[in-house]
Order: sequence, then C-alpha cells, then structure tokens
Amino acid sequence: LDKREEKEQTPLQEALNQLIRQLQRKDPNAFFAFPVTDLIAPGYSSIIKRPMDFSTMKDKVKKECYRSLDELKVDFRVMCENAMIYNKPETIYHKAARKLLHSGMKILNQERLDSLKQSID
Ligand SMILES: COc1ccc(OC)c(-c2cc(C(C)=O)n3cccnc23)c1
Repeated sequence: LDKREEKEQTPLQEALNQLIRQLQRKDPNAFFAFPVTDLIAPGYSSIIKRPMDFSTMKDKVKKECYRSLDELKVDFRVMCENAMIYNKPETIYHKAARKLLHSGMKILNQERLDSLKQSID
C-alpha cells in the first residue's frame, strides 16, 4: 500500500480510537489535545520527561505502537500526571487534569477494558 491508501484498522486500533474519542470528550477546552510547548509553558520540556497528549496517542494507534488497551491507560495517566506536576494546584490546568484523570479512569476501568478485550480476541 502506498502511504495515501488507508490501511485497514485492526480491532485493537478501533477499540483504542473509540476510547480516545470518549476520553477527549472530557477535555472540552482541548488543553490535552496537542503537545504542550515550552512557548506556552516555560521550562516544560526540562521538567516533564515523558510528555503525552491525545494527538500523540492517536499517532501511536495509527503506527500500531499500542499492543494492549492497558498501554493506552498508562499514557493517559502519564498525560494527566504531567499536568499535575508542571502546573500548580490552583491553576485551571492542574484542576482540569485531576478532573480528566478521575473521569478517564471510569472510562478505562478494568471491567470495561476486560469486556472490550473479549470483543477483540
Ligand atoms: C490556553 O489554551 C491552551 C491551548 C492548548 C494548550 O495545550 C495544548 C494549553 C495548555 C495545556 C497545558 C497543560 C496540559 O499543562 N498548559 C500548561 C500551561 C499553559 N498552557 C497549557 C492551553
């Protein structure tokens, strides 16, 4: 296939993209939609060792970097924790991250992932 032609999505990729869509609905301000730059967040790249955002997750799905649903859960948690490390507790970003982590863990709860895994196997 040349790059332009769409590759068939695997069941795992479909499940991952569906989860990311559900998680992104919990980020209405799109604070987590794209990588945080040092331009908007001074010193970010020297403080945060493992940056993560929803666009990077979607790229990883496309490149088949995720081998399981649990690996997405790890990246999601890292993304929220980064925001709670870099941004002080009273900031809108810290508060948004706490709220996103809480609602995201309901979407990614083990029972939910286990039943999704069944449908993929
Ligand atoms: C105000 O509008 C935007 C737009 C995009 C952003 O990140 C992609 C952010 C943003 C997102 C973050 C995070 C997630 O830490 N952040 C931290 C400091 C300053 N800005 C941000 C804010």
